[in-house]
Amino acid sequence: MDNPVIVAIDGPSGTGKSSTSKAVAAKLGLSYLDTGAQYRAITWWMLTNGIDVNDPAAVADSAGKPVIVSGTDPLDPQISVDGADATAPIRSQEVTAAVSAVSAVPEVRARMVEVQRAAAASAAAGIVVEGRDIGTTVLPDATAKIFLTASAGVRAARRSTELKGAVSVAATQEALTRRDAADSGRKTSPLAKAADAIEVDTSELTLDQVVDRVVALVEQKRATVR
Ligand SMILES: Nc1ncnc2c1ncn2[C@@H]1O[C@H](COP(=O)(O)OP(=O)(O)O)[C@@H](O)[C@H]1O
Ligand SMILES: Nc1ccn([C@H]2C[C@H](O)[C@@H](COP(=O)(O)OP(=O)(O)O)O2)c(=O)n1
Repeated sequence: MDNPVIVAIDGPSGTGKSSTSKAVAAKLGLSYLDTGAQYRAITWWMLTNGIDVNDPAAVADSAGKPVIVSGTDPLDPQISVDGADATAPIRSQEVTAAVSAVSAVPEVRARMVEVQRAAAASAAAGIVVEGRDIGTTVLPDATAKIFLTASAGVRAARRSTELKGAVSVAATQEALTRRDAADSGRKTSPLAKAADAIEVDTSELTLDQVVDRVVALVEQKRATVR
């Protein structure tokens, strides 16, 4: 049997990581892991348990408490916290506003990285893992590393459409830019392109075009390591 295929997909918010990763995993028969959902889940737990998310010591003290379980089916990605389905509440604006602060805490990252590596190790055929530090830190030996980008305006327009226009494109762009700066500027495993990652600018591409390009890159890499 072929070696498991590990695909790392990183990039800022709204570049198409989740849509692309799910479609690539489904096409290639691989598992799928959304690590952003895990950071959102721990943030949701902190907020619902009254932890001050702006107090890194309080967040660190509680980092080991919630039990976060991620499904790895690209057609039905689910996530639970302490046994309760968290798929919808982790997408709230409140969680989005707090997630960068929580995910900057080293104790939170250490815990999540452990869970992420275990998920990758147990995926028999292989896995597509998306996030911010997958190619640099979580899975530096991945078969293929992709770094998705898109202009800030395009990313904000995509997110605003997703929110059905409830938040203006300008306000969305401001929030995205602020979160990217926090995610790129933190000390522990910031958002960064790995030296050996292939950058794909999705600004002018349809989702199908991005998926086709990433599948081709993975197939190319797989052929060289077989
Ligand atoms: N290439 C693309 N062209 C147009 N819209 C896209 C493209 N890729 C993703 N989208 C849309 O943009 C939004 C954000 O995509 P998502 O996959 O959630 O990005 P990320 O995971 O990087 O934040 C979604 O509504 C998605 O349908
Ligand atoms: N590997 C990762 C994945 C996400 N994070 C943090 C930083 C991000 O702002 C949040 C949320 O990630 P998510 O991918 O859900 O964000 P978007 O849906 O792209 O807006 O989690 C991280 O620090 N490391």
